[in-house]
Amino acid sequence: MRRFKMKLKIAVPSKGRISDPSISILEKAGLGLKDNANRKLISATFNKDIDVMFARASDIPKFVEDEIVDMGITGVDLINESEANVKELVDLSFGQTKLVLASPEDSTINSIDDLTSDMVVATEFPTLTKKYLEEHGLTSKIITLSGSTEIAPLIGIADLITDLTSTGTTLKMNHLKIVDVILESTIKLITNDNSFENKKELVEAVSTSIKGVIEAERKKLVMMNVKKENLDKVKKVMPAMTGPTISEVLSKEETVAVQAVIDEDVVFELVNDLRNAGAKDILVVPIERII
Ligand SMILES: Nc1ncnc2c1ncn2[C@@H]1O[C@H](COP(=O)(O)OP(=O)(O)OP(=O)(O)O)[C@@H](O)[C@H]1O
Ligand SMILES: O=P(O)(O)OC[C@H]1O[C@H](OP(=O)(O)OP(=O)(O)O)[C@H](O)[C@@H]1O
Ligand SMILES: [Mg+2]
Repeated sequence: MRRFKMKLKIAVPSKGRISDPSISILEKAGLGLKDNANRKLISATFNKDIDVMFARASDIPKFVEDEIVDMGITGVDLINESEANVKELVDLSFGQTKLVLASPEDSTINSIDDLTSDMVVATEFPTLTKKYLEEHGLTSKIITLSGSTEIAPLIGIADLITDLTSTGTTLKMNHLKIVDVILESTIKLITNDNSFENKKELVEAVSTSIKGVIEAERKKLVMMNVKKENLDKVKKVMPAMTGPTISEVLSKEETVAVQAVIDEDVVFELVNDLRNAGAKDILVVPIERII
């Protein structure tokens, strides 16, 4: 029997808002695409054992569950809507959004208790919406749309909607108010039980690298020169992850080079404190991965 070499396939959204950030995370994780340019459906990556398959974000949960691919990147909303049995490995910390129930601003529907089963709800998420309504004892009619759901009450085809919201702009523009939050969603790296068990090494290598990218996105490398007489003062203001690392500057005996990994949200204040403590030539550098 012919034996195939073990390969790992990752499904990535082919279009829409989560496509580019997903590809960018893979690139930073060392899995840059070799032939993305000509819209191929499958692309090799810089790791010869790992390929990427492009698919609609909504199809990815099923593709992962059915083992068509080993891993995938998609939203919690789509995973739950598809009811696919998948394993969530890493929260990719983008695509934060909420699935909400919303009603017209001027309607008297302000909470789930105001809903009745003769009301019509329009949505792109019929499964999650049906489940949510049933949990509240409602059998309201559901109209499934494939986009621009917010228009439904305005044109009179539904009393309410369920849809995603993040900034709230689309709801506001369409004179809708939030009645309830059904689900909070972010983008996840997922796998199936079989790939997790039988391709453990590759699956873990991918998730470790991607975790490293997410971790690094919240950090910066801060480097500076410090006169030895100021070193204690500088060390005091440095909240380093490990370290800081201090090394001699060969050309200037009285100066040392100091570097440390710092949380992004303290960098602004820290740079000022470092300057006041006597640090010079301060560099703040992005980090690609922390493993
Ligand atoms: N407004 C939003 N803010 C943040 N994340 C969102 C928002 N809308 C959608 N998402 C997330 O991105 C995923 C994909 O949505 P997106 O609308 O980009 O893709 P799509 O619906 O496949 O494309 P399109 O809307 O162009 O048909 C959603 O399932 C959700 O997880
Ligand atoms: O709260 P906001 O920041 O305004 O974002 C919410 C909008 O974003 C998504 O729409 P998308 O742009 O994907 O269009 P679609 O409805 O055609 O899918 C979602 O379906 C909302 O309509
Ligand atoms: Mg959309």
